[in-house]
Parts: sequence; C-alpha cells; structure tokens
Amino acid sequence: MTQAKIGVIGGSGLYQMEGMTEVEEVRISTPFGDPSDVITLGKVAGVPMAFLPRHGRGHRLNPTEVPSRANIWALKSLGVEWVISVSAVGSLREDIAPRDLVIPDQLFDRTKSRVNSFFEGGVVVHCAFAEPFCPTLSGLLLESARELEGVTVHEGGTYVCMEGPFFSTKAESNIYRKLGMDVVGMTALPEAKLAREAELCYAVIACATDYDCWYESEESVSVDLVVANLSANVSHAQRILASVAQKIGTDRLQQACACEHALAGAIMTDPTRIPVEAKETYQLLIGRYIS
Ligand SMILES: CSC[C@H]1O[C@H](OP(=O)(O)O)[C@H](O)[C@@H]1O
Ligand SMILES: Nc1ncnc2[nH]cnc12
Repeated sequence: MTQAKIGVIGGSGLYQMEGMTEVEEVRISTPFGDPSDVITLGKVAGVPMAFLPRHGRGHRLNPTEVPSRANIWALKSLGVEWVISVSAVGSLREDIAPRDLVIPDQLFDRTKSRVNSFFEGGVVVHCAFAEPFCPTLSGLLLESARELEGVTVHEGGTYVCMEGPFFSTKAESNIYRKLGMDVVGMTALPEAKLAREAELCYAVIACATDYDCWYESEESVSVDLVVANLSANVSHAQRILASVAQKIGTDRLQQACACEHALAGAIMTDPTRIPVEAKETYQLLIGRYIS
C-alpha cells in the first residue's frame, strides 16, 4: 500500500486537503475498530501525505466518539511518522484573539470518558509525557506559520482538553484562566498520548475561533462563531501544512526529539509474560522491543 510519512488529522472545518494531488482513498481497519473515515493519500506540494478528518466527513463524531486509537493506529500502519493536528480552540487570554494561531507546548487533561492508552490485556506501558508535543514538529509549524503574512502566531501555551460536547460554564472558563491555561479544546487528548505510544511525532496547529465564555464584552462561543472564524484559519492551516511538508527531513534519526524511541524503557511487563495474543496484536507498536 502507498506510504506517507506525514499524517494530518483535520479538525472542525477541515474535512479535506485542498490542493492534494494523486489522490487515493484507503479504508483501514485496526484492532481498535475503524478510524473516523477513509484516509486520503496523496501529495501536497509534491510531498506524500495522509489526511484523516477527525470528526468524519460531514462532522458526524462528537469529541468523545472520535476513535482516536483507530485513527493513530491507522496512520502508523501507513508508515506515518509525523502527525499534525489542526484544531479549533477557544482563547483563554485576551492577547490570543479569534483567528490567531497557537502552537501549544503543554496539555492539561480535563477529559473524563476516554481510553487513553493502546495497551491492555497483559501489556503495561508507562510513557514519559512531560513534553506532550514533539518539539521538532512544533518548531517547524511555528516557523512555517510565521512565514504567513497578516497572521498572528503564538509560540507555546497550555491547551486544556475538556470532555465536551457542551462548551464550558463561565466558572470553568475562569478557573482555567486562573490556572494559567491558554486555550481550550476537546480533542488533543487522548490523541497526543496515543501518538506518543505509537512513537510518532505529534504537534497541533490550534486555530483560535472565540474567547470561550469568560470575556464579558465579547460574544460567547457558539457553533456559528466557531464556523465564522474557522474558514480563514483553515486556509492558513493548509498553507502551513504545504510549507512544513517540504521542511520535514527524510530521516527522523537526525531530529533532536525522542518521539521515535518513546517506548524504550517504558514497557514494564516482562516480555516472557506477555500473552501470545497481545504480542500479535501489538506487533506494530512493540514488535521491535519484545522479540
Ligand atoms: C465546533 S466547536 C467544538 C469542536 O471544535 C474543536 O474540534 P477540533 O479540535 O477537532 O477542531 C473542539 O475540540 C470541539 O471538538
Ligand atoms: N470555546 C471552546 N471550547 C472548547 N472547544 C472549542 N473549540 C473551539 N472553541 C472552543
């Protein structure tokens, strides 16, 4: 099957990659069920890329329903090494205005109903997650975003991931602000954790669409407001993707990040005690550590 080293998970408003050529759609099944939709393989700026709309085409899956394990597994099985998430977020800071871009460097987990590891059934893995996003990929996103004229880009920031699908109460929004969070969204987790377990480089282009509901003099978040601000952001995100595709090196071993070796030393279970079925299931992720 065709392989791509770069995978893009499109969030709200991004359901297809404009300008992708040599397009081929692939339907993939995984040990964790089906991904959100078919994966589109093709080339962006001449570079092979795999594209998956997180909520499915037509936005059919709410944040809790997004099959993140299947999505990350499917991308890994296609040979993807770099995953770029494009995500709509609410701003928790006055200086992050709607339509600004943020490349977050931290995550805070406020989800409640999500499975956040691939590993179960006799395999126990504890990955480091102090730095939840790949610094190399985040750096490339930042560099490419800064090349866009007329776009304000913020370097770093904490993305608080809430469960949804409801938006926050004012009390929650204000508490997030007091705790020093910068943007709020519903989807970076467990995606970032699963990408780490799959030893993929993962980073987010967060597109601010609203001031959530804390800013008394501004309109509170609503689907209409998000959609109105997203269309401008989505075209910026697509230009960043084309630019980053050309910058990504062919050899991950030359990168400074440790994403490619995230499972080294993280598998607690004695390999001789891992059930045969689990060894088979997890071959794609841990085959090289347990054989
Ligand atoms: C349509 S607003 C709420 C929705 O948008 C964001 O999704 P994504 O991260 O996939 O762009 C947010 O996390 C919510 O799922
Ligand atoms: N205010 C908000 N809260 C959660 N997710 C969002 N996505 C876009 N805006 C959001």
